[in-house]
Amino acid sequence: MHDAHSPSRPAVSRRSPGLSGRVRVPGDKSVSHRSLMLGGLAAGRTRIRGLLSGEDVVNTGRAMAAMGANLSREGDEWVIEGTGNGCLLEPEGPLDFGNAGTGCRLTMGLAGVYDFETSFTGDASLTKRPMGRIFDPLRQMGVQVEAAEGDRLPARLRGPEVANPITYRVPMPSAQVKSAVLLAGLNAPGITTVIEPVATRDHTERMLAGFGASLEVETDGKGVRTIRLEGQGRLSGQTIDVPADPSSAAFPIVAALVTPGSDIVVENVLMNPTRIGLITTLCEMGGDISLIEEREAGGETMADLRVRASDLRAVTVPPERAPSMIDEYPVLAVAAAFAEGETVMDGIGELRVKESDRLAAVAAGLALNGVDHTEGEAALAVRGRPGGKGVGNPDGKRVETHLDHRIAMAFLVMGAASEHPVQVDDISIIATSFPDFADLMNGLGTAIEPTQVPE
Ligand SMILES: O=C(O)C1=C[C@@H](OP(=O)(O)O)[C@@H](O)[C@H](O)C1
Ligand SMILES: C=C(OP(=O)(O)O)C(=O)O
Repeated sequence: MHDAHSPSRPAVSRRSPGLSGRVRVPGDKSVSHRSLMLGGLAAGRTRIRGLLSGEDVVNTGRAMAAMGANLSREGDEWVIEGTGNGCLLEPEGPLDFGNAGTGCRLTMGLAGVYDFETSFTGDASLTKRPMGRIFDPLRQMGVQVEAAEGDRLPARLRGPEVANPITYRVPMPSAQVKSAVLLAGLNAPGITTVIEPVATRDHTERMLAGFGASLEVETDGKGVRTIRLEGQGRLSGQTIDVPADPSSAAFPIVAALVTPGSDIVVENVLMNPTRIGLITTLCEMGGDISLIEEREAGGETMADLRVRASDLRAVTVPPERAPSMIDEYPVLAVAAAFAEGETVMDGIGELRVKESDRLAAVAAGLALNGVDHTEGEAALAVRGRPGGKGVGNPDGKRVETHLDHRIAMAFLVMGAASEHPVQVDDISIIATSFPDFADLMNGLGTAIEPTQVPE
């Protein structure tokens, strides 16, 4: 288990002769967090199959248990006895969310408006991330906030006796902010309205409706979404099947596309339209990805994806696509490193406030591994080297991952198709979202191995 005191675990990824086989990546992280939260809040029993067992989600489960939910495991299923609507209990100690922005921010909304005190903390990455984006609407709802300088963690929230339902226009494209306000609205009398100028992942809206909340979503001609939620309604326990996470599937998909000779199937991938920007982009680049067995279950679409090695061409990614692939830019930059021409990604300033400053971390990793690129304030251009000639680091220098799982996984994928090995300084953080990443990838044919920490 990774924690703040875990020693770093460096690793190397060497050129692969090609990936083959079928895999199922872990359950979707966004859906997993939300199913624990709503299951923990609802009246009655929720059963969850396919829940991600990554540390981010484990921390959400612990937080819900600290507020009165009863979680247990029955075979492959997680079973939650919810506290019942409006009945969360005051946690005895601080809620530690480790590395998880989503778990922390959504729980601040869910629990912060209760008439009790909740304290939030996290690891060295999470305590650097901006929390004002959640505190601002919560303050409007009547929550008192005491936080570290710059509205960061650790923070203490105390809700009012009765929370104000608000109308809130989300100032940045963020599903976490939208969701935090909606979850807070569950405990406010009357209608809470969230206006979302740019659509982001809609799992909170879908799942709230599935648990029986009274909620309406309207989209105008310009794509602006207005979500109205009636607070203090009744949520009842549900059965949830969590599909495979498209943000995790992205790693074997890109590895197969860039490594000659590859032919793989990634099973049961969530194909929610607010999450498939990377697949669209890779197809535009000439990636051979076919959807087999597209199907519907639990209000979501899933498909098995067959992916074959392809000669990729550079594209310009439209900025309005960013929310539907926000976590996939690091691995897209790796795909671009093997594509013919210059791939341009713009409108990606939000990458600077993820687990690391992902624009800076990706640019530094590309530089270390011989890939020509330009980093802008909110943009990245990558000039590819088809065939991977000259890519990698012959001196064994390590990419700095800055407690960021996606940086670690993206550069390990790069090593599968590069001329020289690619090394990263720490793979322990990958357990936050994709336990067993290296084993799953090596089962397909990559060569990812631990290396020694120098004395
Ligand atoms: O709502 C969610 O589940 C998430 C929203 C996104 O964050 P932002 O809302 O900060 O863009 C994404 O980066 C994160 O991995 C998961
Ligand atoms: C940004 C991410 O997660 P979070 O914000 O939940 O830490 C991610 O998983 O890429």
